Amino acid sequence: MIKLAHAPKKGLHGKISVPGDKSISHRALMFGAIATGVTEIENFLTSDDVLHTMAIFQALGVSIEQTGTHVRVVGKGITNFTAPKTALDMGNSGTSTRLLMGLLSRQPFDMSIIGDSSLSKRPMRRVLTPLEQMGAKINLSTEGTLPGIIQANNQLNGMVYEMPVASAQVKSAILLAGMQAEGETTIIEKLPSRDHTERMLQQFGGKISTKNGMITISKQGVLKGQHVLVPSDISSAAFFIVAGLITPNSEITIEKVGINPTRDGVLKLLKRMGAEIAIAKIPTSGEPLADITVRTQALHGIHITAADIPSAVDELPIIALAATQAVGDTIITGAEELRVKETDRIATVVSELSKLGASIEARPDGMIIHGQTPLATSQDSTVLESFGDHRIAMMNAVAALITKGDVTLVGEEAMRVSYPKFLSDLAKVMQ
Ligand SMILES: O=C(O)C1=C[C@@H](OP(=O)(O)O)[C@@H](O)[C@H](O)C1
Ligand SMILES: C=C(OP(=O)(O)O)C(=O)O
Repeated sequence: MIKLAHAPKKGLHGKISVPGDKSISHRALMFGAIATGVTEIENFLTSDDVLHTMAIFQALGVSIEQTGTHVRVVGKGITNFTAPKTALDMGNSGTSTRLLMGLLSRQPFDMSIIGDSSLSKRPMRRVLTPLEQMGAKINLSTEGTLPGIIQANNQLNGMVYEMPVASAQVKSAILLAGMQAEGETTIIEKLPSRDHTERMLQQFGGKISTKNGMITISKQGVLKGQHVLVPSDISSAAFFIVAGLITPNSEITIEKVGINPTRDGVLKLLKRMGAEIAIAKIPTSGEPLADITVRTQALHGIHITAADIPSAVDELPIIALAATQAVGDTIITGAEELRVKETDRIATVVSELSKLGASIEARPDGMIIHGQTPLATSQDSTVLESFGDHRIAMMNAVAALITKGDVTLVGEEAMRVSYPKFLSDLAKVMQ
């Protein structure tokens, strides 16, 4: 529990570097482990979710050394893992669970997979169903959740799969199985989801093709260890971007943020809301990077629809907070995926922001946020809960910046999942 005093008097100022991208850090470990030779990872995210992925590969016999944000993986090749002695613990991480169900679906031994109480409620049948079609043998609970067992299996077959949900985790699970399958695997995506798996496979020397929403992969040859520079995480940067826009008298720059076009929805949506965001691109051979500068600005409400969701899915809680300050209503539809994240993020966004006087209605597939509501607390200190969800914990902390009256955060330790030092980094730009 932590008590936050209200609004910084002189706003937010300065430059900030947020930690490495969570999605890319997971994938760098995975490709490093299945490649041959050494992979060096720079600006690696040392958060709970990614550390669970790391511990899993160590349990499979992969040598991984971490010194701060630098990681060295000695690749084993995908056929040389050793049987783990205990269950593989996915912690709170949907990405670890779903991607590893695909990646580990052709191993010569059984593996138990477990997760924390939030993860054990999240739907895994969305990966189980396509992986079973390919020949994987995986047991889950009757509800299609963890705990489960990835059974020993020596045969996977390619297939054509039309994605029923826009999900990079489902797509990646199928690709990571497809690269070990006989024959071709083709995935048809109605809406593009983040493409970090496809990009990283190519960086490691693999072959994959993407054309008109069809992604095709075949059995891969030997992948070679690489040097991976992880961009700073746009999902973490989003909390500072919105904080800079809505906190009076602010101007901040977030440095070297990943602006992959399948991830930059938060920038596009905030621009549609009227924000001027300066994006200074930084030349690089890997994932695109930019310094992002924002200052306090008036925003207006917009309609966010299904096509907008995949590239901004984790940023919708903080966009909802921005919308409470915008002129007019913001309507979010087609976002039912929010209901199956670490919490039901439609319910938790509405419950926590409503405690501060925001006017938000939950809808089955989104929210209606009525704008221009000053956030205030009538009590001495309003208690905002994270419900164990890191993104809700950080949204609450940013809301406290513009709340009249004190806010007490409960469950703020959930930030460890993606951004352990969020509160101290936020304090650095507060004046
Ligand atoms: O592939 C990934 O790294 C992720 C994909 C998204 O999940 P879905 O694929 O379930 O939408 C996102 O919410 C998650 O934080 C990370
Ligand atoms: C949904 C998230 O992650 P995951 O699915 O990996 O738990 C997130 O980081 O907001």
